[in-house]
Amino acid sequence: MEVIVLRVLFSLCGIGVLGFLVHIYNSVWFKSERVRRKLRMQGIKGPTPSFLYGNLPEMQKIQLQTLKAPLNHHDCCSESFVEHDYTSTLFPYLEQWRKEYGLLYTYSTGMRQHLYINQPELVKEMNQSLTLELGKPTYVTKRLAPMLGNGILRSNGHLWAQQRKIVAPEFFMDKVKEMVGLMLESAEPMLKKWEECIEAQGGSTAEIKVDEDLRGVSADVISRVCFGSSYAKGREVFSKLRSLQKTISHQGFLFGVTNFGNIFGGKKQNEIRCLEREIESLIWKAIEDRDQEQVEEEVNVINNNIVSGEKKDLLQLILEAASGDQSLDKDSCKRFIVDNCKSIYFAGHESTAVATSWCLMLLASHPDWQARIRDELAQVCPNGLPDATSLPQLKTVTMVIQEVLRLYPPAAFVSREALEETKVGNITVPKGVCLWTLIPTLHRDSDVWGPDANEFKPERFAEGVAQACRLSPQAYIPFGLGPRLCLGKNFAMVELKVILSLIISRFSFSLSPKYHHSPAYRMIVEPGNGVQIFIKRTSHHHQ
Ligand code: HEM
Repeated sequence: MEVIVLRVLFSLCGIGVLGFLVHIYNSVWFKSERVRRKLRMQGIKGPTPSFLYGNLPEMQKIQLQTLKAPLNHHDCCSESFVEHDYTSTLFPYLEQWRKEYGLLYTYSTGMRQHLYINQPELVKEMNQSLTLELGKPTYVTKRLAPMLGNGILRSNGHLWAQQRKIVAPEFFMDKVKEMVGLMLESAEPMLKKWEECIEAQGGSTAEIKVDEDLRGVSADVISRVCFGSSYAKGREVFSKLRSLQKTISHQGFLFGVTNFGNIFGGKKQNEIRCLEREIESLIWKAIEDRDQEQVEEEVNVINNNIVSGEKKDLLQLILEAASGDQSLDKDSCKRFIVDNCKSIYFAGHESTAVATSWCLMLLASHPDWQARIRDELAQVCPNGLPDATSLPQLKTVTMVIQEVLRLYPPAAFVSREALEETKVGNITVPKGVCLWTLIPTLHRDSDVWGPDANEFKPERFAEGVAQACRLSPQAYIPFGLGPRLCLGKNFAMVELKVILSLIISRFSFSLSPKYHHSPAYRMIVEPGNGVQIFIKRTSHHHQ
């Protein structure tokens, strides 16, 4: 009897194991193969995948080889030693396959299939797609969840549309113009600090590392925009967000895999959770404090019979929209607020600060462009302070910023997932496929930009973007394109112009020999070791 029971048990186990293997075969290979076949049938090529892991072993191998290769550090501060093409160091397998298969190819990370799309026409189709069938790839953005929650940067469908409707109007050009004053105010302490550095270092020149100071300015600006009068409380959030960003991007990252090995070991995972909790409670504290302040203000208004005409800040708009939405219960309402605060905080300060660092690095090695900007400033705003009317006349600053964002776009890629089978141009993209456009590569396509694509030449933008990229404006996308275009594009451009104008009108600067050119990918492409420059007061500026 017992023997029969054991036999039955064994057989059942055997069937279970077999069923599991069939399931694995079916989901890992058969389903993936069907998707790959659909892509291949349309003439799309790519590296041959292995059974379980697709092209992951090759990706890991290429990545490790690149990491082991001697670093291309340059000790000389002369421009000719700054190699602008970092694409094959930072994104080695994508670049290797591009050279092999062209601007459109497919690769696999096991159960997930990917399309690399860098043909300008297809990039345009992908970005301008209005259908909800193309969204942000949830499995990729999962990694960023502790930083961004389910806020506007990560969300899709109805939730995204609702968030965009609430947040977008706050960053329309007319609103942004009103913010020039607070940008000037936010930059002032940094300029003062730099002046003091010059005094402290003998009165003529000072050596400074610009990155943290610039982060401080952009954090200050976005805090004022988000938190209005209670901005100081929002400031603390930034240093925590920065630590969280560093922790998350500390580990290797392969395009198409969130778990490469076990990316976040237990200790890291705890660190991430702690930081996430601290950030959320800081945001809550700021909201509670402001509630208190508002009650006090209302009492004052009633007592003094003053009609308050103060503009609503972003947090107020988010709070009102969330509490007015019947579909949100108390907990989801709380999540909605915190997630969007986190998203705007991150989106709003990190990339702008990094873009400013890159601008200073390139201008430091191109004193001729500093001089041209300084001349223009002297003509357009003789007191050295730009305002909403003078900003559009600052053509040279704009050209320089455009060229910096071409060579060093902080956001390295646009990614989408086919949430349903969908069309991109004439390609049928099966459900589940992820699409990637590598922005720095698109910005270096010599068919579009010419043979000098890797050189810093702001003059290419003299007649506008369309002329600069030979009438393929979709080949220039530092802020993305289409319905998910960066919400803060105008805001970021104005902030960059204001800060650069202020710095250039007061200081002239050159690269310090301490600067090592090593762009690093930490969710955005930033100067790996910061930007160190020598600054001097300009003769134009009198205190
Ligand atoms: C130089 C600075 C900046 C760069 C290079 C940049 C770049 C980008 C890019 C490439 C996207 C993604 C587009 C896509 O996936 O299709 C994006 C999205 C976004 N950016 Fe920016 N950004 C910058 C500054 C800002 C600022 C200052 C803010 C806010 C104040 C902001 C808010 C956002 C938001 C909310 C989104 C998500 C839009 C959506 O999904 O609907 N960005 N940005």
